[in-house]
Amino acid sequence: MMKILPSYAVVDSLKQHADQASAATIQSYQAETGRTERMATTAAGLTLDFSRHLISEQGLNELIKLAEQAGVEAKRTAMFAGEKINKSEGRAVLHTALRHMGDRLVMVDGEDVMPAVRDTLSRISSLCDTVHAGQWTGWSGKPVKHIVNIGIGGSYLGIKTALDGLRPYQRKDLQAHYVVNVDPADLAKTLAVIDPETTLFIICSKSFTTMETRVNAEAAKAWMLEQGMPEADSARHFIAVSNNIAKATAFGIAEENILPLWDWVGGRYSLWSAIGVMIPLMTSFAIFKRLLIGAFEMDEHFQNAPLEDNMPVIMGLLGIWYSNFFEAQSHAVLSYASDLDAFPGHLQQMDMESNGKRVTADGQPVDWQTGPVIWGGVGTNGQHAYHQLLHQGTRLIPVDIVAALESHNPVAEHQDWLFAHALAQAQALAYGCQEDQIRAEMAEKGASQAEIDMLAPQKVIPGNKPVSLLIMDKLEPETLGALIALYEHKVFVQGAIWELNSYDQFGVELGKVLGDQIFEQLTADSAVNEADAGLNQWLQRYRQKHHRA
Ligand SMILES: O=P(O)(O)OC[C@H]1O[C@](O)(CO)[C@@H](O)[C@@H]1O
Repeated sequence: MMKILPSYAVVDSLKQHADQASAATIQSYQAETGRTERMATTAAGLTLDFSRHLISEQGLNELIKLAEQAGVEAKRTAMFAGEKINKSEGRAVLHTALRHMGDRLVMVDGEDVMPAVRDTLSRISSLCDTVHAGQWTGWSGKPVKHIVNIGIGGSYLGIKTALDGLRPYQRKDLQAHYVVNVDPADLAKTLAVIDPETTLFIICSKSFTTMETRVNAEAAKAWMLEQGMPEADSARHFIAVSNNIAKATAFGIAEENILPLWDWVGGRYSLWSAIGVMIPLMTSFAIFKRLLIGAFEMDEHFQNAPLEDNMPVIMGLLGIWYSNFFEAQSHAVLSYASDLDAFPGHLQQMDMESNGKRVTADGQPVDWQTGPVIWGGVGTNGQHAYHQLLHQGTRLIPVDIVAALESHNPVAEHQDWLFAHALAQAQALAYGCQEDQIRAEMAEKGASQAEIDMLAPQKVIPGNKPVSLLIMDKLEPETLGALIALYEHKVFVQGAIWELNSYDQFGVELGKVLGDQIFEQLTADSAVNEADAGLNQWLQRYRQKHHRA
């Protein structure tokens, strides 16, 4: 049998608290004096209300000890100080430096990285000025109107999340497009709507070796040449963001058109770097700065707030409470803000690529559960789709409900309805509706006893489903930045407690290697005879379809 967690002294006591909680209800914990005030914390424009959780105040105090015993504070200090906590790759983890607004030095290998960060920000700012002034022109002298980001994973998901979240701030004179997948349909849908003479492509790839991005960038360039772009003018239509300047130049990007990032920025944490250049291009540099400021405020909170009020720490601990003590397999993030519809996708990479690990940072197999399945969507849409399972399914799925008090779009009573439903879901999940109440209501409406006996059990909503409410005044650049940074730090806290290296991703490599091999087999000129019969049948079928030998 698996252990619950690494051997921290507090685990036994936590197990006892979990056993008690299993026999209790969230409703019963509401009787604790001062629970609503104690189980809430505010930082960087976000308030976390975690009173609707299946944990007593004492249990929560024990969870805080878990963070202490796991050395979360020392590990946090090491990350912010630029220590090479990504041991397997020998790298520092410093996405926080990208949004650092103070005058602290951030040292990596004896060198302060902040001048390079600021220099890149100022290059981004000038690029935005040029494009926004209509002075960045294509081969025929027309100003840029379409910006196409070619990138995948961390070179897409965070950008899309931020830019959608900033929809009210988006420029009307520019259109954003994304080419992500190697599925030719993805490129085709963009090429169908852009005007080559007014399009700027951003080839966004930290490594500049990612197959999807390389193949799409090559096809986009070939298409531009076909459309009449003179080869000599390609610098007016293609820029790149990469840590691999040599590869980007070899592709044909002019060196002055390559914005850098560094090996201490993980792909899934890179939206704050030049990887996110699409964000200020489609809004303004000032808005991007506000996004960074919000993230910085969350960094400050994470570093300075005591553990018991520390939002990322509390969210991380509560996640561990359900994953490791209650065997919860997944965690849902439900945003009551349509502009956050891309957020779950970004969180999936951020969390699952970071903490979907089976060995510790020292390479020892773990004997406890690590990262859960992360999923989610927007409310109220989800209420008419998957919330049925949240309320009456057999699985325990803790939920975060993200909502804003105010909308950018004051249309009739829409926002009142939206917020009402965010709260209603929190209440329904936590407290449900019990059978005696349902029976009484049915009887009052004149239902027969037979009807009541048949229907009442089906109508029961057991409740006791843990919910965090994460509330902001309004979805603004600062609150959006803080929200994304909050989840980044939550992932850090959980990785620290599970003893993982949250910053490598060796699990994605095998698929890449096999993909290369199978691509060779699918496209080889001469006949292919693969020993694995299961694979061979599909190779032959595909090759026949494409008239290959
Ligand atoms: O920015 P790149 O180097 O193209 O990588 C894209 C994505 O691919 C991954 O390496 C996974 O394959 C992610 O970690 C990364 O965000």
